[in-house]
Amino acid sequence: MERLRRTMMFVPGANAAMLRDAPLYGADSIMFDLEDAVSLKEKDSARTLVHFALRTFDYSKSETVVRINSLDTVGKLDIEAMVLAGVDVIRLPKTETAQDIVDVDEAITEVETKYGIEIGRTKMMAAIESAEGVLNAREIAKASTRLIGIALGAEDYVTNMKTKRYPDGQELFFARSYILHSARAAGIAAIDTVYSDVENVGGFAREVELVKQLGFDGKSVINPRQIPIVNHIYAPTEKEIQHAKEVIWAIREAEEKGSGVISLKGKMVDKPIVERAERVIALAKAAKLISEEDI
Ligand SMILES: CC(=O)SCCNC(=O)CCNC(=O)[C@H](O)C(C)(C)COP(=O)(O)OP(=O)(O)OC[C@H]1O[C@@H](n2cnc3c(N)ncnc32)[C@H](O)[C@@H]1OP(=O)(O)O
Ligand SMILES: O=C([O-])CC(=O)C(=O)O
Ligand SMILES: [Mg+2]
Repeated sequence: MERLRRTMMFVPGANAAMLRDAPLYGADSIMFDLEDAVSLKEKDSARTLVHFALRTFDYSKSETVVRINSLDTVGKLDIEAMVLAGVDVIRLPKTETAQDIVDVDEAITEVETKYGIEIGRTKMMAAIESAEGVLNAREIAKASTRLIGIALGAEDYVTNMKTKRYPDGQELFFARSYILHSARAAGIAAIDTVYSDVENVGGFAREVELVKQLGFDGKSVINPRQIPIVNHIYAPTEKEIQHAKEVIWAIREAEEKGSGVISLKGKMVDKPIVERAERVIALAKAAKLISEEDI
């Protein structure tokens, strides 16, 4: 079953208390930051802190991700420390080209080789945060077999586009759509950007509704209070769960009779409809609305 990534929570790498408490909030992925949430003065200490946090605390209920610095600054040091600590995913920020991904992939391979770690164990994701990055998203998404997803970084993106973020998100429509199509064409996840106004619960919820409707797997979040809001919006309704179960029962019955298509209450059920039903069930299980054994 595909891993759910409804929430990826940024945790500033220099904040020891937040590193310790991060697993308490139930984020699907915990994303330790060594880049923009860490000042230049703290780059080395944050790297050491996150390395020891990964080796010390129990993050096993979440996927672990580290946002590294670019390779032309301290990125190589970040990669070595994080791969050695066993992080699941390295996130490259401000990805502009497929070559950026190839370079990070090679740097990871070097470290895995050096320490006898299985080549390919460390996964990657790319954040796209500029016009150049968006236009190259299609190639970026296919640049490495390590890639599990691509994400929009809208704060940097709107700065590059000489605009700002508006409540309706119109300024992000092209970037979101293109990133999403690039991810889907490559068969990897698409993660939407952060919503910085933590106090604006209504605005955040509207944005989550929008990106769910578009098809994003989930959203980067910056505060634990945003996690239950995303989980609630991504959770299927009782009616959706019941329908999904009926679809799966119906197709099982059809398959027993040697057919791939069946009619359910007058509506055709075939492969894409079954795939959607399976995702509804996975989301329902993640939201603990049904048990693992239910269906
Ligand atoms: C554009 C970009 O690059 S975005 C990505 C980089 N930015 C970040 O990583 C920022 C991450 N978020 C944060 O630092 C904080 O949430 C802030 C600064 C936005 C708000 O901080 P606060 O006002 O302290 O938030 P709040 O009062 O809701 O915190 C409640 C509790 O959650 C903890 N908490 C808040 N945010 C986080 C987080 N991201 N990770 C882990 N714990 C957190 C706080 O430490 C606090 O714990 P406590 O009750 O034990 O003291
Ligand atoms: O990746 C994100 O969502 C956060 C970020 O760096 C940006 O918005 O520039
Ligand atoms: Mg950014």
